[in-house]
Amino acid sequence: MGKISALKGISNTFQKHQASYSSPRKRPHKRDHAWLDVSDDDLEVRSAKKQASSSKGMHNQNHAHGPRKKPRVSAPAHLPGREPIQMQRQQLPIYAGKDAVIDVIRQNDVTVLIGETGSGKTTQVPQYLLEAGLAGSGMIAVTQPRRVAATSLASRVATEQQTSVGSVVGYSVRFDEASSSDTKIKYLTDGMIVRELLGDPLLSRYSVVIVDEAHERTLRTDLLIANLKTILQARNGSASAARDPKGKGKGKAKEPSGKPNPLKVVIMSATLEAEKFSKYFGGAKVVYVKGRQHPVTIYHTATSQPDYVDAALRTFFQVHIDQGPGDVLIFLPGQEDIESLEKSIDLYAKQLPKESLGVIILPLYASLQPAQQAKIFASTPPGMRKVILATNIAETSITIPGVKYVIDTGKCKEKRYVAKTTGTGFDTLLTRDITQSSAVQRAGRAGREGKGYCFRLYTEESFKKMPATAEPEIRRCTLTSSLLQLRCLGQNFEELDFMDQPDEGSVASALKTLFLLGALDHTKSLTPLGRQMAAFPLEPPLARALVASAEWGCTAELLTIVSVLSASSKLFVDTHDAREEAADARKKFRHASGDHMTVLNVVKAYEDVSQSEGKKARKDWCRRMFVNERCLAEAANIRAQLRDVCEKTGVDWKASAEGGQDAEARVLRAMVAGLVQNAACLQPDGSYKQLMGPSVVKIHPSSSLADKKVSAIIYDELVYTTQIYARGVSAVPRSFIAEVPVFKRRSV
Ligand SMILES: Nc1ncnc2c1ncn2[C@@H]1O[C@H](COP(=O)(O)OP(=O)(O)OP(=O)(O)O)[C@@H](O)[C@H]1O
Repeated sequence: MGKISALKGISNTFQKHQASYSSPRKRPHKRDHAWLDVSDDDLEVRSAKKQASSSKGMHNQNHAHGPRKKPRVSAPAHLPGREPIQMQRQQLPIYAGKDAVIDVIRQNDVTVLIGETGSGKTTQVPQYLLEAGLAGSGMIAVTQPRRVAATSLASRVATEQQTSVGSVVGYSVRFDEASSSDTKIKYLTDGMIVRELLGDPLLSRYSVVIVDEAHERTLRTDLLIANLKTILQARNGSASAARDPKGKGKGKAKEPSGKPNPLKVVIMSATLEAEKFSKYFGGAKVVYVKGRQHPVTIYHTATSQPDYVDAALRTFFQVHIDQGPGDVLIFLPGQEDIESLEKSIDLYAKQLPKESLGVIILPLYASLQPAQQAKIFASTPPGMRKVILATNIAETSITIPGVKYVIDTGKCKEKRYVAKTTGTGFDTLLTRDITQSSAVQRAGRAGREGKGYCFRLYTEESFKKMPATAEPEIRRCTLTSSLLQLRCLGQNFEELDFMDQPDEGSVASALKTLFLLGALDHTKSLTPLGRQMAAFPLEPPLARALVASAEWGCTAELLTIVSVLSASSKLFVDTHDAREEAADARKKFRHASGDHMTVLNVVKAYEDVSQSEGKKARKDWCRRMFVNERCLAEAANIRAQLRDVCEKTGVDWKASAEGGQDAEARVLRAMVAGLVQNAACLQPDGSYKQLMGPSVVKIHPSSSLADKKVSAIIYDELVYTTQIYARGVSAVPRSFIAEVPVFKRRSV
């Protein structure tokens, strides 16, 4: 790569869209006005049928802006985002349709609400419903596919309500919650509300459930939607909005007066197949909120860009050098690309002339610690430009203050079940092209506080060829955890009325896993063990290992191990630059039995340093040892939450094997109970053959057992590169495997 000047010389060529990206309804383009107002006719309520024909335009971005109308609230256009917050609320497109939105929701059990990105759906609709009294004595739930959206939205809406997070406005995400008895609006991940179903199958605490970003069709959103249909029947007895073919949903929720407490459901998105959702709910009302607050101009590259990281680098500097102030958000598929681009931007930014704006680079991906993620929301100091390098976790719902430019590589990582190729049944992340819906959502992250620009690193032709929406997760991911939750609710995949039914093979594989773990019996019924496992917010194998630890008196150790394994980042820092030093440092913690006991050694050493030294020394220690402090901090948080579950379910979390002669054996026996499907035995050629699958695997080079040959192993996961590697490996005596009930009748 050349210097900046060379970089500029070979810059990308972009082609501008014929018109700015704007509202779904075609109207003559008159102006780019910062304060687009809409009148009540900008909100339309239509039947699903009528809507189908006009919704076609949703993916066509060559629309013009709405005609200029007198602003409802005057505001200085040169100071976008600086007005008092209540004034900002009144300038959102949805404000003009506030009364109509409330009326439609009041009159219908189920409403499908479509409005452009940034029109104010997610932040305003819950507040409108609260102000209109639709929450009654219950709460309004707003679900989000991602935790960063749930927490940041709660913070924004709390500010708008002039309260702090956790009072009237709260949130609930896995391993973190801020709510109280005062909470009336709760932003929560779809996973958390599905978990709440376990204790409250009719969601009786909620008067309104708003399913936001429903177009993403995550597995948990689909599970929620299927349950909402049943709950509507039970709570409202509503025929139009809920059919209940299997006669489920017994026991109606009651208000204190004894009357059933009816439920309102709102399905929201900017890019939704409205007709499909409406039909699913027996002809639900579809509401369109017209207009967007600020225009976003979209550019496509003239030619395709095979090296999207390099193209993103060039585009960033083109923007940085040629364009005025405003922060930049770059969408990349994953952490590796983010780290690589971070380095390149940093390198070139240092060579910029002194008078240029300084560059603050902020990565954003799911496994980054929440405190690190939150940095993206801080305002940019004068003389600086913030560039956020994000995966698709920044794609929907969030507003990042200051972002004016979006650079979209057109790539994402998608979870996919790989049983068909390997027979082992694991989800793996594959890089692929995004959908039109994602492209629209990504562009929508610009233009939230003023005019925005989106640079797509793909041609307009490629955009047109993209699928409109993604395949629902229920059709492409492992179903084990969801099946366990469903069984706790007395439900089955086959019986529930899903929008899209799951693949039979995936259901069979989930049933097999739960049977092997002892969560289901041979009649597919939930066992007491399965119910105990479901109490822990963990993947079923780890939940099984934790439950088994009670039997072996090593819950303290297992809590530590499963917390580290559940953290979103890895325990050891992987670095290309200092591979040998990193390997040497790791050796200090190495336990002869492998990686699970090694985890305990690292945590213990970290705790010793934490107790005896200050914060800085602890950080230095982590750096020298190539230990990821983020992972340890997150694991400590997870451990505290799991300890609470242990307390509630009567598991003695203090029980420890430490100091006993057989400590290692006890810990490994508990791990084997959970990782029973991930067991493999040594073959004469030095590879390992799965006991429960057809694959032959090798031990991953990062494992402490990489250069050893042992009779049998268990492992956390498989990694697919040129070969299949087992990662997170422990050596176990074959007799431990043979002890697991499912193996008792087989010779190992
Ligand atoms: N944290 C924030 N800081 C500044 N402005 C914000 C913030 N959150 C929201 N806003 C303002 O409120 C507008 C509406 O946001 P909201 O999330 O309600 O829109 P939306 O219609 O749900 O969009 P999307 O479909 O993209 O989620 C934003 O465009 C922005 O102007």
